Amino acid sequence: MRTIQWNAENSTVRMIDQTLLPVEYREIECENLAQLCEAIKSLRVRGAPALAAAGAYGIALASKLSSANDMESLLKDLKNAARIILATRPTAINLGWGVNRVVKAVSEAYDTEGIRNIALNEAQAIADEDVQINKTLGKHGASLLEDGDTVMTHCNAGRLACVDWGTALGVVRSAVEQGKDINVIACETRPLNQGGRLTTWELMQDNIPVKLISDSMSGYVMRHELVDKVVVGADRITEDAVFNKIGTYNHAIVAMEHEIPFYVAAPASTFDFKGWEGSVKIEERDPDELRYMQGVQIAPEDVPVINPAFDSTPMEYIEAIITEKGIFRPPFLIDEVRT
Ligand SMILES: CSC[C@@H](O)[C@@H](O)C(=O)COP(=O)(O)O
Repeated sequence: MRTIQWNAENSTVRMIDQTLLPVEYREIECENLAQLCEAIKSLRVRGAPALAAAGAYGIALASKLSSANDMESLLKDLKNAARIILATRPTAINLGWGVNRVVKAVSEAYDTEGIRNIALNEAQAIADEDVQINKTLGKHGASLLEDGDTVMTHCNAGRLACVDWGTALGVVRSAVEQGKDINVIACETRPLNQGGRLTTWELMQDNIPVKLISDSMSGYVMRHELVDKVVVGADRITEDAVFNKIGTYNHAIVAMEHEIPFYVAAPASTFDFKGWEGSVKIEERDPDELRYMQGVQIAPEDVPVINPAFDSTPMEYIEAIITEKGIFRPPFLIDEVRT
């Protein structure tokens, strides 16, 4: 099962509900845009490349559900759907990339049927390409891993964060596929524990050795030489910084202190060719994510909270960025990735 896919039988978007893992594996179906947006906001589907597919399928879904029977009204409905989807999560650029690619593709259509067909075909292409891109990226990245390496990672940049295979964990999977013996240390990734819940689960499914640590232990494991390389994913890459799950920056600083290479693995669709560190909106999430854990209160009910979903790591901390187009080492010009 892909993380997210189109169900042609009933024209719905089918996905693995990642909020339930690892306790329960359940696939859910989004029948309309409101359900899809709720799934994105509540992280039933999450991870930058998976969000590109979610956004793209969202436009396809909106085109199927729209009752418009002239091109102008249908395109207006799709633009409206795009606006609603884009408002769900502001930081991962891939969401907008997926939405905009479908909106742009449908402008080539000659009639309403053409719009609906193109929307779905383009969304399917985005999903299919994601798998191939991650495999190519994975092969490039695997050349940086040596037999016997222990790789530390943060959040979940695995197949659950993509349509399949993964970016950071795709690099690990490709290295394992080449016969290398790779161990993974997964940082739990508070507050929503994507590392503890998802990275561990998917690596254990594949029999790739993984050990879980809390985020506050990353200094310990690096100082005690238990980590050879750090590989993380990204939600947005500007010329000067990499945006990824909150806590990534801390790991990058410690890695540099201990001369441990810090790699970022991300498809070209994660690059923000116009933005700079200061221009990116960081998603601020519900304070209750810190006050409660699985419904259990773990802090005073009304304590004020700071809860950014992402942080930015300046380029000087990054040894290399692994993409499907090859490996880029800072200082690099972001335009090199575009071409
Ligand atoms: C290949 S996924 C890369 C990033 O999207 C991932 O590391 C991350 O930060 C995901 O955050 P999330 O809030 O779970 O969507």
